[in-house]
Amino acid sequence: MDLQQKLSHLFNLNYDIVAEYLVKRLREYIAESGKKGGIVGVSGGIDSAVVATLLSRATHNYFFLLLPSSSTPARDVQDALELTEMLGGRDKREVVEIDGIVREVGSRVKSEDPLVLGNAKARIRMTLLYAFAQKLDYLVIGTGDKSEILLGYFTKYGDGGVDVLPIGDLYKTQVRLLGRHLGVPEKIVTKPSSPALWEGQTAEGELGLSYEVADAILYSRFEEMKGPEEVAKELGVDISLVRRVDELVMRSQHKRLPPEIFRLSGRAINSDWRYPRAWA
Ligand SMILES: Nc1ncnc2c1ncn2[C@@H]1O[C@H](COP(=O)(O)OP(=O)(O)OC[C@H]2O[C@@H]([n+]3cccc(C(=O)O)c3)[C@H](O)[C@@H]2O)[C@@H](O)[C@H]1O
Ligand SMILES: Nc1ncnc2c1ncn2[C@@H]1O[C@H](COP(=O)(O)OP(=O)(O)OP(=O)(O)O)[C@@H](O)[C@H]1O
Ligand SMILES: [Mg+2]
Repeated sequence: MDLQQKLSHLFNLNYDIVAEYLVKRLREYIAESGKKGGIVGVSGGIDSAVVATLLSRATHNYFFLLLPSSSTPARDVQDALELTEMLGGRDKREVVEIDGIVREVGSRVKSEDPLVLGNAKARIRMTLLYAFAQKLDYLVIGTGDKSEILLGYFTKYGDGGVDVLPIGDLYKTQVRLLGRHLGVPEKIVTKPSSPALWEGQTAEGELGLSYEVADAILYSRFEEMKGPEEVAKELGVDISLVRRVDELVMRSQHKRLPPEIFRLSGRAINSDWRYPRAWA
């Protein structure tokens, strides 16, 4: 199977059923949490557009927060405004510009490093989302997809700091197809992914590979469990690319797990221990 065949194999889901299932799970998850609804940060990119659409179908109690900064392209703000208007109207959203808070943090940290300030931006957004969520008695609905989560391409406790990840089992390429299926405007479906944490940043530029290649490699390595040489040969990509993807997955393990507790007794209370339901 070459790259294109692998991708069509990957893409080949029944998106009607996927959409119906995710909407149902989101509705159930919110109900079981005891919270009234859900809030999502809407950036103008595909992941948040898909999650916002699913959320608006799962419950009437949804809220969209637009949190632009100076590095957010004007077109993204416009697309996020249009999308949220289409989904819920102006009374279901708010725009909070974050540059003032970013400047404040930057002046205390005394760093010009775009990564330091960029990750701070993602954590400032998380802080605002949680504050609004608590005010409304809502959950924070996350937008991470399987590609970003596996590659560790998210800010720990920033956009990674959420209550639930409805599209976390869909690769980026699949999220785009689901978006098209859900009626997300085509300009968002085809827009290149970007965290927009600094000017000109693109996901594929920073990662050094396209999401299509990344998804095919991830699928072959971690779902089909094929060896690196076999994957490189099958997809017609350089072995160094496969090894790079492996390295990204390995190095980001800490982002996908709760912080390690150094055990003094039998179990770690944040991972392999649950409050026994029978006692409730
Ligand atoms: N082994 C280990 N065990 C426990 N913790 C460990 C650790 N290694 C690092 N850490 C901690 O993790 C921190 C590094 O992680 P983090 O702060 O996330 O920072 P980092 O992974 O360096 O940067 C985040 C990356 O995600 C990208 N991003 C961010 C936000 C959104 C999106 C998007 O796609 O929209 C993408 C961003 O462009 C950048 O490339 C370290 O400073 C350290 O505190
Ligand atoms: N300007 C913003 N306003 C509101 N939320 C934002 C903003 N920028 C980022 N976020 C939040 O952080 C999440 C992570 O950003 P990310 O760029 O990965 O997602 P996206 O823009 O929805 O899709 P893509 O990955 O294709 O760019 C967003 O989905 C959104 O929830
Ligand atoms: Mg984006």
